[in-house]
Parts: sequence; structure tokens; C-alpha cells
Amino acid sequence: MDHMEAVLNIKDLTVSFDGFKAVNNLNTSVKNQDIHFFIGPNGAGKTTLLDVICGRVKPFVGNILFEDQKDLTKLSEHEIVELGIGRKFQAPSVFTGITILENMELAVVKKRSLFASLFSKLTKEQTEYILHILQTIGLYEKRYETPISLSHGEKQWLEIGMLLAQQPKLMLLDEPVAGMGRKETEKTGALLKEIAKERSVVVVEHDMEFVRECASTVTVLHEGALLDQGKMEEVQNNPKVIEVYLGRGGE
Ligand SMILES: Nc1ncnc2c1ncn2[C@@H]1O[C@H](COP(=O)(O)OP(=O)(O)OP(=O)(O)O)[C@@H](O)[C@H]1O
Repeated sequence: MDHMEAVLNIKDLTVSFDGFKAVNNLNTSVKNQDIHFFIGPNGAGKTTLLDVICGRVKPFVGNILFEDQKDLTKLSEHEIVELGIGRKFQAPSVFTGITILENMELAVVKKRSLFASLFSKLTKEQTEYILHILQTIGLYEKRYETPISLSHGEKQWLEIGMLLAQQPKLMLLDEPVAGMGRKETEKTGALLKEIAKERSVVVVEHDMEFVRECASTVTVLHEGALLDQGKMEEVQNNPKVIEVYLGRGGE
């Protein structure tokens, strides 16, 4: 797939909760291998948009085309995962009673049942891929420890690693650096850049320094609608964006 091609095409999307439009006639697209951020004030509809992409919420109007063919709004959450769209939720999904390496092993075979995966042997490629991911997320040296010993940031990277284990084409992240210090945030930015070499990443985020560090494209949402879109350097100088978000302590 070409770098400039759209992995997601969002068309006339409206999400209504009892008549309240959480997403209001949104049209945008996410390019292949982009790190595409959605920002905006509280209640702008960012999380709702992720919910629609991953099939949790169905829109009132509109559709979302994945790789120009599959309409995600017509598919179940499970079918969307099968297509290669992975979402990291804020609730932790790591098992604390087993090692980091074992968590990764489970993640790689997640498509089968937990029971089956405990007794299955990984292929050489799977094992190599896991070790490669562990190096990418900086947890290779700690792979025989349990996740309990990890810092907050390291736990988040393990979660991202477990998502990577399923080789998604599109990764959705909701506030991945929440609760992290500056150093961990910077490392997360570098990690996302590494990840985006082979897939697209969509991020919902309030940490503007982080957005500046690693966004390729930024979409600003306000009251469910698109307020502006472009590079962060452009978007952050838009008076409307400053008025509704950045100037109001959005950072
Ligand atoms: N299931 C729901 N039922 C009713 N209203 C909802 C539901 N989910 C979200 N909303 C409303 O839709 C609006 C958009 O919410 P959403 O969580 O998408 O915003 P957000 O941009 O992610 O905000 P934040 O930055 O605070 O996470 C809010 O007003 C919210 O209260």
C-alpha cells in the first residue's frame, strides 16, 4: 500500500446519542503510515470516533471505509479486529502473574483460545517477531520479569507491544502518554515513529508537546465537527483552534 493512500476514509459521519450529535457530519481521512492525531476540547467527540472505527458504536449517518473497500460501520467489533485494526484501551490487559515474555506469547496467539495458546508451540517466526517487538518497546532485557516490576510507562509500552504482536495494519491509541513523565513521553513518541514505519497510527491526545513531537497530521474536533486539519505547525496558529482549545489551557 502506497504511503499517501488513505487507510481510513471517514464520510459524512454523524453519531447521535438520543439526538445529541457527539460526532457531527465529519469528513476526513487517515493516510497509510501516518501518525494521525485527533485533538480538541473535552466532549469534542474524539473517543466516540475511535468507538465508531472499532465498531463499538454505530453511527446515525455515514460510513468509514478501510483501505477503500470495507465499510467498518457495517461490521462487528470482532470482524474489525480480524481486518487488522487494533485498539489499546485504557484498562490494562496484561497478566501480572506471568512474565513479560509470556504475555507477549499469549498476545501473538490471541486469536485462539487462552487454553489452546497455553499449550501451543510458537513458530520460529513468531518467536523472532516477539523478541523483535520486545526490543522495539525496550523491554527485551526485562522479558523474564513479571509486569509488576514495570514503571507506568513500561506497562503502557508492553500493552502497545501486545497490540503489535497481532500485526495490526491500523493501531488506535487513546491518550497513550496519560500519566507519563516527559522522558517516558518522549520515548513513546520515538516508539510510535518506529511503529508507523509499517502501519498507520491514530491517536487521541491532550498532551500538546507530545502531539508536536510526533504527529504527522492533526485533526482538531470541536463539538463533533472538524475545525481544522493539517500539520501541527499550521493548526496551532489557527485563531479558531486557539480560541476553542489551545488558548483555553487545552495543554
Ligand atoms: N454513550 C453515550 N451516551 C450519551 N452521550 C455520550 C455517550 N458517549 C459519549 N457521549 C457524549 O458525547 C460527547 C463526546 O464525548 P467523547 O468522549 O467522544 O469526547 P472526547 O472528545 O473524547 O472528550 P475527552 O477529551 O474528555 O475524552 C460528550 O458530550 C459525551 O458526554
